[in-house]
Amino acid sequence: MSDCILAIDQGTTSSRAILFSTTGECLGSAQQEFPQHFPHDGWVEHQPEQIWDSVYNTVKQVIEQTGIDATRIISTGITNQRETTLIWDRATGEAVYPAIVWQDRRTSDMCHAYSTDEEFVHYVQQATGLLLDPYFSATKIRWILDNVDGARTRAERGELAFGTVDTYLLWRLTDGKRHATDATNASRTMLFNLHQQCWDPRILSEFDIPASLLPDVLDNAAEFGQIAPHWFGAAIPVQAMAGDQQAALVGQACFSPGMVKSTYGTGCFMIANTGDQPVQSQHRLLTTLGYRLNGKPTYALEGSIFMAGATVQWLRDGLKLIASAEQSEALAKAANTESNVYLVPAFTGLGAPYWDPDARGALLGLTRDTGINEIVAAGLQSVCYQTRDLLEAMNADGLLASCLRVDGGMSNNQWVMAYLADTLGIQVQRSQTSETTALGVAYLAALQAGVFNTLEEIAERWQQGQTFEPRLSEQAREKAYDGWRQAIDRIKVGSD
Ligand SMILES: Nc1ncnc2c1ncn2[C@@H]1O[C@H](COP(=O)(O)OP(=O)(O)O)[C@@H](O)[C@H]1O
Ligand SMILES: O=P(O)(O)OC[C@H](O)CO
Repeated sequence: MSDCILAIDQGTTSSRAILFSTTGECLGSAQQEFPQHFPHDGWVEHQPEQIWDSVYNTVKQVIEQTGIDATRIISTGITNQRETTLIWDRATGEAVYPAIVWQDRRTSDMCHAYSTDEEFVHYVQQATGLLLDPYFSATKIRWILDNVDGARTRAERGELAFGTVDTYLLWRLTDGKRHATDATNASRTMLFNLHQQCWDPRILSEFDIPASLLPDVLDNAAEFGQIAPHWFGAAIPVQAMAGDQQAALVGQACFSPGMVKSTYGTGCFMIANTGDQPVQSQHRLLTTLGYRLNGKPTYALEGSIFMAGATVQWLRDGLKLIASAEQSEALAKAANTESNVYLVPAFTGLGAPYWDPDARGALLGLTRDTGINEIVAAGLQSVCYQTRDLLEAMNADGLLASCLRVDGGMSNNQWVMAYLADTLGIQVQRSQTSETTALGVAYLAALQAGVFNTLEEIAERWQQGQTFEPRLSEQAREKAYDGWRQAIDRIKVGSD
């Protein structure tokens, strides 16, 4: 058996471990869902031990299933749900509070309070590329320090560590030897200065966050440390880390300015490569890092939708209209296409380009003959309309995408992909693998391990799967989208 690379993909609803050959073939994978906790309206938490167990179990499983000895794993890459915030004790490793998930809106009032200082709002946007929103880690860290007994004092004494999920996993895998993150994950905290590529002292001070909490920030391909041998039977180097959406950008080989990908997992995240200069959006998109290699940042514009596959999960687990996510396809196919039902899944507010944390969801346009099929179809359509909202904002910022590369669990739904092409009016290209995120971080680890020397070598390996062409008339497309915009107008609370 030849050498291979381990990718750990710690997502919002499940963790995956995938072993790839050094040329990018999938040799085996294991996946485990873990519980979501919703203690109050707009709150979303994960138990750190459940995240860890799911990662540990899936890595163990993939090694056992494939029969690949851990000594054959030459490198590991970790990719993760971004922004989700953990704080733990440096001595015991114990988290002081559950992980506050990126979708969590509990700091909405805190953000409103900061928003009254226009100069600071402007500074944050210039420095971090982000809008002042509960989505990012900064206000979640502050909330923990302000609300967990003794946390602030312990943080000031240097006893606590903060990390997004990548950092937490690295800490545990290296037995507390490494406290590090990568530049893409750092860029989602709202504490990281994009231009200077370091933690921003002014923002830390405004949020009252001690710098001693923060991890070192490395390139996406770097020496992050070694997995302690007692976990999987060998000391395995960790040589890449990246936020999951940025890993997908690499997995989709979007290496040239103007190339755009959209990943349909729990949420949907559209990212466009903008090259070596940060582009400031005039339409409420985020400026962020695409990747940083050899100290050189490549920037990106991002539109973030909070509810994509999560809407399907709600149809399945909340309303129990479907037994599985896959079943949504058959029901949508059978739906009355003339129905004007709109589901706006603003369960935890609206993300880009509206940024309305207080908006809540709605089901509109019901008639006596609306049935389960129409409601399920409306849920799936909402993901397509929201993607169009993002594409419109990107177009308005001057990024005229002629096609969209897609991946993620929901991209396996043929009906959704066809409706997406209809809604956007451009070609939708599905990559051959839906595991683009894991593949992307495996490629980054392979770069660091010397398997590849350039991004061009990675780009040559990208394989196109099915493509979807728009079929709707311009008039029908615009009519359906107008209905969506009207539905959005009815649920917005904040102004945009
Ligand atoms: N065939 C399908 N149709 C619609 N949604 C799907 C389908 N398959 C998976 N999903 C949705 O995609 C999500 C899982 O995708 P995944 O990329 O694993 O997400 P994550 O990384 O956020 O955990 C789930 O929310 C699920 O509801
Ligand atoms: O878990 P996913 O794949 O929906 O990704 C979550 C994002 O990284 C949140 O910003």
